[in-house]
Amino acid sequence: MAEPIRVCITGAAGQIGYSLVYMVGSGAVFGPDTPVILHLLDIKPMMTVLNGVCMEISDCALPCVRDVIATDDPAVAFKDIESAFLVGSMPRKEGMERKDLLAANVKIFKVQGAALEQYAKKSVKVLVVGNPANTNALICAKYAPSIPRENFSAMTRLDQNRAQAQISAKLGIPVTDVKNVIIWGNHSSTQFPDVRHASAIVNGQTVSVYDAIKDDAFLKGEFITSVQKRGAAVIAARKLSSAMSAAKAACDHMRSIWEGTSEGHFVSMGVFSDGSYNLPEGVMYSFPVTIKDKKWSIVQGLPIDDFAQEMMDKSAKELCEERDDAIAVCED
Ligand SMILES: NC(=O)C1=CN([C@@H]2O[C@H](COP(=O)(O)OP(=O)(O)OC[C@H]3O[C@@H](n4cnc5c(N)ncnc54)[C@H](O)[C@@H]3O)[C@@H](O)[C@H]2O)C=CC1
Ligand SMILES: O=C([O-])CC(=O)C(=O)O
Repeated sequence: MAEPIRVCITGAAGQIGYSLVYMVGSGAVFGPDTPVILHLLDIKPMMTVLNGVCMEISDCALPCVRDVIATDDPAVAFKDIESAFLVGSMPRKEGMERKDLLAANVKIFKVQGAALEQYAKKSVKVLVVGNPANTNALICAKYAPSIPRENFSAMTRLDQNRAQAQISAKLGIPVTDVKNVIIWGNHSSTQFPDVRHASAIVNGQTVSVYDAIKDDAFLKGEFITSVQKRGAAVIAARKLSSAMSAAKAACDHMRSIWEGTSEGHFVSMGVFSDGSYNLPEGVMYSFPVTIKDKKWSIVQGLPIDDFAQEMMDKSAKELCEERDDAIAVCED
């Protein structure tokens, strides 16, 4: 067996944490032959609950789990970690937008950025799940200046998975036969789920999703809005926000970083915008990326029509506003 990896999960006593600790412990992210030392962080009032989670991890008898450290101290939680899932923060309730959480959540990511700076390995890969995820990731990176900013990313993989699942259902094909669906922009209702560059295997042939579906009105209308509003639909049904699917997406995201993307495939994640596709720099924008040796590169040169550029710009505008609000909150 390989050397153990120290992996931190924040908000480990919460809903997403409950699914995520099991998935990471079962080898779904770093592989079945890589042992993990789980660093579980939550706040002091949740330590009894977290203790219960630890009992259950033990009772799962997971071969990959070498040790579990449960704590309310970021100095302990982030010590020498190589991978961080930053989940711990407040979820939204029915009727809220994710950016309504900014005032409550962004300071958590300021404090945790500073703690990562002090205690984590400089090579740590940080995935921000807590909402508003893109802007929280931006702030986290800002307060961890000695960790390369490319090591921070925000989760839009759940949106990608949702879009992929919708296309597979529409075409009546397995979800694994749909590839390269893109999520552009913010993990919010302004995101742009884009299938212009996606392909699918239909009757044994690889075809463009657009040509296979042949329904411009659906792809520019109902498809986009249903992905944009899927989180709210889950909240309306469950009275709680997505948890199992969010944990699965977080695992997919971190596994893509660890394993890289395969030839001809790309995935979407919120990363530092370098101005590609005429979008503003200095925000965490979800782009299609390929990954090699744990480093992502934005897929370049995709043809973008006027409809797409308008959608992409709208989400960029929202991200710039969120960034300015977040900086103001943090400097308060
Ligand atoms: N990016 C995405 O696709 C998704 C993001 N989310 C977001 O993930 C976050 C967590 O959601 P749930 O697990 O459902 O919430 P939850 O309320 O069930 O659990 C959150 C946990 O975080 C803990 N926590 C709060 N402040 C903390 C801090 N400073 N340090 C460590 N732990 C802290 C809480 O005590 C709680 O145990 C929310 O912000 C939610 O909106 C949820 C689904 C998808
Ligand atoms: O919608 C929410 O608040 C939780 C979330 O981010 C999602 O399910 O995509």
